[in-house]
Order: sequence, then structure tokens, then C-alpha cells
Amino acid sequence: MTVIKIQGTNEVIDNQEEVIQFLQDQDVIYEQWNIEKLPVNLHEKFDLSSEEKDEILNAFDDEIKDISERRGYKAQDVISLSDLTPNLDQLLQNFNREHHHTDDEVRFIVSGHGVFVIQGKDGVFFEVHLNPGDLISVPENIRHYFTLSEDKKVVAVRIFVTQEGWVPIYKKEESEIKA
Ligand SMILES: CSCCC(=O)/C(O)=C/O
Ligand SMILES: [Fe+2]
Ligand code: NI
Repeated sequence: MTVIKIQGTNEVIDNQEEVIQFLQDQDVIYEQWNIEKLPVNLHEKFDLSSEEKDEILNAFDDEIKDISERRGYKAQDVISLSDLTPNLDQLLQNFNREHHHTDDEVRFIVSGHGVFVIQGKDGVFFEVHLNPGDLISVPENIRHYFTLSEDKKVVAVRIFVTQEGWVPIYKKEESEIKA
């Protein structure tokens, strides 16, 4: 179940229809893909060989092709973050710093959990708590950051237009900096 928490308030949205409506109002793409397509040997597996990463991409090939045709994405890969990941702390420190990208940021959660914290249209950040089978796209130029959940591990498919459009831009635009 995907849950949204509005930061700085006690507001939690856990009704799935309301979650979908909330994200749609924020122009955040949210989809659920059938996670049962993941081969059993890869369930909750975090130390992945490049062959196993390809197996994940193959398992969701139809869905990846479909969204790529709809949205113009050109490439995909698989990222795994867990205590087995070299430089996990450094990677998490970077993901955890507020930033934006010039392309949208598409992530499909395969195993584990993750939390995207996204700046809403009213300026208030909201947390999206994601589970296996959830796909999210943070819109281009929208400030956000990412953190792991309590299990501290995730496998995700990353789908993108270009590597350049996906570079994190940490600094805020001058116009966004309040005096
Ligand atoms: C779920 S993938 C890890 C987060 C990430 O790749 C990213 O770019 C966050 O902004
Ligand atoms: Fe990002
Ligand atoms: Ni769970």
C-alpha cells in the first residue's frame, strides 16, 4: 500500500484512490505494475549480478516499452541499494540532499522500499512511501529528495530520457531563493 505523508502536519493519505488523486493533482505519474512477474529467485534479492539485472529488465520489458513509447524514454537500468552496496552512505547522502533534474525521474520499485519527498504545488513537501510494484515519476524541475525506509534496502528500475537530463542539480534557482 502506498502512503503519502504531508511534512510538517499530521496528515496521512492511505486510501489508494485518494493517493492516486493526490499524485495526479501534483502531476506525479504513479502506476502499479504486476510484481508477480518478477522471477521468484529475484524476490527481495539485493546482491544482483549484471545477468540478474537483465533478468529484471526482461521481466518488465512490456511495461518498460509501453511507458517509454508513451513518454519518450530511451534507456533503463537497475539500481540496488543495501548494506551490500559499496559507498551506500555516500550515495544516500547525495540522494537525501534536495535537488531537481531537467528530465523527469522515473523509478519502479522491484524489492524493498523507498521514500520520495517531493515539493508540492503549495511549496510543502510530501513523502511518498513506495513498495514493490509501484512506479513513480518525479516531474522535471521539481525539488525532491530520496531516502530509504526502515528496511534500508531497495532495488529499482530507473527509466530515463538522457543521462544529462538526469544529473542532480542541488542549487536552487535564484528566483526560488527567498531573501
Ligand atoms: C529508488 S532509486 C534511488 C534514488 C535515485 O535514484 C534518485 O535519483 C533520487 O533522486
Ligand atoms: Fe532525483
Ligand atoms: Ni512492504
